[in-house]
Amino acid sequence: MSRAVLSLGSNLGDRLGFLKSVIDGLGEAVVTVSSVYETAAWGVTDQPDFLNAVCIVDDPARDHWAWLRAGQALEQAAGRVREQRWGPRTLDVDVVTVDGVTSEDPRLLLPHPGTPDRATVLIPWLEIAPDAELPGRGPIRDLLAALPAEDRAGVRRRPDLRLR
Ligand SMILES: Nc1ncnc2c1ncn2[C@@H]1O[C@H](COP(=O)(O)OP(=O)(O)OP(=O)(O)O)[C@@H](O)[C@H]1O
Ligand SMILES: Nc1nc2c(c(=O)[nH]1)N=C(CO)CN2
Repeated sequence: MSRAVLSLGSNLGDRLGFLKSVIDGLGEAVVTVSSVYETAAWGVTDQPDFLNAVCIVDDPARDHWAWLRAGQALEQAAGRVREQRWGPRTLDVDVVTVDGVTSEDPRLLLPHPGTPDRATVLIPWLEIAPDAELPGRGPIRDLLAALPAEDRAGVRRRPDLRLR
C-alpha cells in the first residue's frame, strides 16, 4: 500500500526549515500539505512551542515500512538526538495511517495510537481531509470534537508560514 498520512513536528532550531526538509525530501510523493500550526507542547509541557503540520503522501513503490524509514532518515538528517520521551526535537515524523494497513508491531504501530488524543495532528489533518476517518475510530472531525477545548485552543494556524 502506498498512500500515507504523516505528521510533522519541530520545536528546536530552524523549525520551519526542518518541516520544509520533509516536503522537499519526499518530493513528488507529496500530494497535499496542511498549513503550519504553532502549538503548545503536550506530554512534557515545559518545553518550547512546536510547529506542526500534516501531509498526505503517495508512492506505489513504498510500503508502510518504507514510509517509516523515510521519516527516520529525514529526522537523522535534521540532526535529531533521541533523549527524553516526548521531549524537544529538531524533527519528528510520525506515520499516522497507511491506507489498508493496521500493525501492532511496536516498531510501527498503525494507525499511530496517539492520534485520537492529539489536536496537533487532528486539526491539520482535518484541514486537508475533512472527511477522513481513523480506521477503527471513526471520523476525525468527531475525534477532534471530543477533545477538551483547551487542547484545540493550543493549536494556532500560522498563515505567515508556508511549506510550499
Ligand atoms: N506509527 C509510527 N510512526 C513513527 N514511529 C513509530 C510508529 N509506531 C511505532 N513507532 C516507533 O516509535 C519509536 C519512537 O518514536 P519517537 O521517538 O518519535 O516517539 P515520540 O515521538 O517521542 O512519541 P510518540 O510516538 O508518542 O509521538 C520509533 O523507533 C518507531 O519505530
Ligand atoms: N505541541 C506538540 N507537543 C508535542 C509534540 C508535537 O508534535 N506537538 N510531539 C511530542 C513528541 O512526539 C511531544 N509533545
